[in-house]
Amino acid sequence: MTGLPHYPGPDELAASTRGNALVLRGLRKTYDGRNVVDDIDLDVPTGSFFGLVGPNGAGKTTTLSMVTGLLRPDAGRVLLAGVDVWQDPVTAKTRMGVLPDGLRLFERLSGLELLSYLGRLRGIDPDTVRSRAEELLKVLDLADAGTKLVADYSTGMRKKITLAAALLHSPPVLLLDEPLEAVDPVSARIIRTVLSRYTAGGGTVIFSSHVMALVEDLCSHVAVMARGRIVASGDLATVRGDARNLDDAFIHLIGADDVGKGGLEWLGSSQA
Ligand SMILES: Nc1ncnc2c1ncn2[C@@H]1O[C@H](COP(=O)(O)OP(=O)(O)OP(=O)(O)O)[C@@H](O)[C@H]1O
Repeated sequence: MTGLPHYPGPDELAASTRGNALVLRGLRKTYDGRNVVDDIDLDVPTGSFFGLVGPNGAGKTTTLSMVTGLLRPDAGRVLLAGVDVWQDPVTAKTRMGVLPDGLRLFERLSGLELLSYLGRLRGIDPDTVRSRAEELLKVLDLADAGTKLVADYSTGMRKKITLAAALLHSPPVLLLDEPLEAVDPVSARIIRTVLSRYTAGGGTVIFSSHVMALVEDLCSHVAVMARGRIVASGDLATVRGDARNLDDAFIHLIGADDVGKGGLEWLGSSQA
């Protein structure tokens, strides 16, 4: 055991992509001499609803950014639907739909114009783009807002139009950074229903979240990330183990059982 990361050969990599929508090997990002993503390995089974969970600063967004081709890794491989994201980024991007952290949209377009534009950029013929866009707007309860400028959309509407853009080209893998954060319960229900339909149809959803109850409710598989490392991963029951729920398992896995205990003895006492 050398402590060095394991870099697989081509045969080993080809074998591990079978049955997996996403394979990470030795993935690393270093900032200021610190590995914020620390040589991680991860397998995401095809057709799974996969939750990536971890405390603030664990490295989830950095990992997803390297997976989606937005941030160049310092080491390691990313294979998405069998394609190396950093060796063949153009093909890889045809196979993924992305809802990134910090939504940057074309604000002066309406929802329908935005989808039409993105559909054309993806090379989909105009009639197909139009019919898919209208159907997505309807299912996501945005039909009435289709002609409204994106600049005037609420947070929930922005998430939904970005999800529509991610689904437009019918990719096999969806990568979503905090898709339900700051979204009202009605929009959240719609997004969840659409994502469940997508996985039921064979698609793979990979999403990051802090909300354990949501992950427990939606996901078939989960990976727990802490301090740049994957500390547990697998199907939900395996990661939960003997804990009462995923929340308890998570707190234990990240070593935070005693956080918030101790001190503050003065709080609530009647003495000044
Ligand atoms: N461009 C950057 N330069 C320096 N440090 C960075 C940069 N981007 C991220 N980091 C650091 O990398 C670590 C991981 O950040 P990241 O945003 O990936 O975590 P996260 O798990 O997504 O957190 P959160 O749940 O709060 O969104 C943090 O300590 C963060 O401060």
